Amino acid sequence: MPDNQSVDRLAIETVLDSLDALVYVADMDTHELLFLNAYGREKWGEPGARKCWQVLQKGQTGPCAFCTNPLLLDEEGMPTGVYRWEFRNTLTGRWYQCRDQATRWPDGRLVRIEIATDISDIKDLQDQLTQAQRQAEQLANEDALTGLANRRALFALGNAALEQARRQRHPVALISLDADHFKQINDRFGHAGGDAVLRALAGVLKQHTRAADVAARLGGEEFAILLPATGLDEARELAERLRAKIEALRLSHGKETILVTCSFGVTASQNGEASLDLLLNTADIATYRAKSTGRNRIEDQGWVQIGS
Ligand SMILES: Nc1nc2c(ncn2[C@@H]2O[C@H](COP(=O)(O)OP(=O)(O)OP(=O)(O)O)[C@@H](O)[C@H]2O)c(=O)[nH]1
Repeated sequence: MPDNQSVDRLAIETVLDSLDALVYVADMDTHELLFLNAYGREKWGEPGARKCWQVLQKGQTGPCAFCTNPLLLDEEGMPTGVYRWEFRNTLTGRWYQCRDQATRWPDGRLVRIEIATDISDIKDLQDQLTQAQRQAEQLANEDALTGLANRRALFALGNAALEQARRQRHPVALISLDADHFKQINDRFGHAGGDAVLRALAGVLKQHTRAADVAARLGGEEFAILLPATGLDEARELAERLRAKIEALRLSHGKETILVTCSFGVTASQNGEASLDLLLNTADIATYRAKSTGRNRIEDQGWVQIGS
């Protein structure tokens, strides 16, 4: 007949073995594993006379660098209470929420008790949500076809750039560009051919703009580039470079080669005092003039005059 103490111990172990969580006890000094419940034995194997880091972790040659023992005792070596943390186990690769605590074992030595619950499914869900959120943010600000900023992002980034220009009294320039006879490109090479042209145009813009510039696709075959700390002459020079690069593009489409040109409008604002709407409208007027005077050219609308 087992004595009362043994019955109590067996009863407690039966309860611990029925838990759907890891429970283990390790000597805080020697790291010897004193108890591992059935969940732990099933996932990590029989402990034998091994130490916690030998049983529960992979490739350890000594106590783990992430061992929470130092956090469980105060300066006098007294238990500080419960410490909760999340950890990805090096053997199972699964995420656990751990509840660690130092306490006195019946024989008087200090032990650490850890109860660890598998939270991998929750973590996966969290990761998926974070990724979906990131994608949604990207979709909200990026033109899906070209990867350039969309109109919404141009306004958000552009207004911030204009505000900074006002504070720092820098000029801001804007170039607008519109592909010439794009309908004919679509008609001749199909929508896929037209899309390839739009992506190639975006590639030229990305390649020839600085990190601080905002190159955006406003819709259809219409683009704009906002250039912080840039005056009219510099913007015009950049537009000329872009015009020449675009004219020189040779896009293979099956057995054919697609050629494309763009018409450009340029304007700028002293000290960023014009609104983005005004800059865009002013550049559009210049682009329209470039279209009506032969296309594949740049028209300059000068500095935006406020209040004129
Ligand atoms: N492939 C493709 N075509 C588009 C897209 N968005 C708009 N378009 C086409 O772009 C063409 C624009 O044509 P128009 O506005 O007449 O201008 P255009 O032919 O470029 O003539 P100009 O601007 O006067 O030189 C239309 O045929 C639209 O269907 C798109 O995302 N992909």
